[in-house]
Amino acid sequence: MSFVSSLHAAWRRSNSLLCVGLDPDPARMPAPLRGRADAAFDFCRAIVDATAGHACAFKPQIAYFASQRAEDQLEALIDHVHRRHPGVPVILDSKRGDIGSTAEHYAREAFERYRADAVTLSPYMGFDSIEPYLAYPGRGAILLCRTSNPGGSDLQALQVAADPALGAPAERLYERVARLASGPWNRASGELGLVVGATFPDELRRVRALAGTLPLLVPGIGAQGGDIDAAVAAGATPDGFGMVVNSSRAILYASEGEDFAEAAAAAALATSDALRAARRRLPA
Ligand SMILES: O=C(O)c1cc(=O)[nH]c(=O)n1[C@@H]1O[C@H](COP(=O)(O)O)[C@@H](O)[C@H]1O
Repeated sequence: MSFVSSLHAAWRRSNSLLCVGLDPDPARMPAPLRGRADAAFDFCRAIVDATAGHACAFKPQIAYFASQRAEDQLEALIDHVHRRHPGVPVILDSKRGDIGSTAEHYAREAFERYRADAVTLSPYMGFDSIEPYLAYPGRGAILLCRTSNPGGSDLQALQVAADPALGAPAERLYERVARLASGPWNRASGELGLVVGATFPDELRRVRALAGTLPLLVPGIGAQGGDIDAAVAAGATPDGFGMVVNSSRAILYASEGEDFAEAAAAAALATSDALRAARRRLPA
């Protein structure tokens, strides 16, 4: 099954667009876990088990584990998701990007070591830096397109020249990324997606117009303040899916006390409810 087909199955099964981001920050660990050697794993496992019923995907961010020398805990966490919550895709957020020979090792890291279903990548080294990931059938590569941070405009909004061979007009760099990902780069059809921040609904609408039904990973709601209604109106596909809308801190740190998992479940339910309500408001 292609990565996009597994996402479709997850959207339908969960009836949710919510992706729970797993960013375990030692400085924000709930009191009962603080200082424990396996805190990152124990914390994320509790969050995963509490929120899986409200989520279409999980997105662990590799830096939070690597900076704590907790890569083994990330491996164990992804294994836990696969065993206890089969069918919920895991998107490894590592934003890699390198020449092909090195990218082969990053792809092995993501798909063989961590057994992620998809990985986030920076597209700015071009197609040969993406290609090694496409050698893994059924696994996805999600390319940074229009990121949620204010500085994303520094490069992604730059005007690039027309490309007659591609049939592309002069356009913004993020538009070119969307055009390439939905066209010539999507060789193993059904394996590419794009990252577009909820903080930029106008650009999200533009990417959706360019990228057809390509899945969009949409961070920026919750702690970054993106508007759920505006994001869903701009980014959903006609079937009301098409988006994996990530929230990390607003769910993970809903409470720093003993009740952290229950509080995360409540925050995940409220967010997935808000996303469903936004889908109901889409024009028929
Ligand atoms: O690729 C990402 O996931 C990503 C892209 C982007 O444009 N903006 C963005 O915030 N992210 C990630 O999404 C998560 C957002 O976290 P919260 O702001 O706490 O919901 C973090 O793990 C970021 O690294």
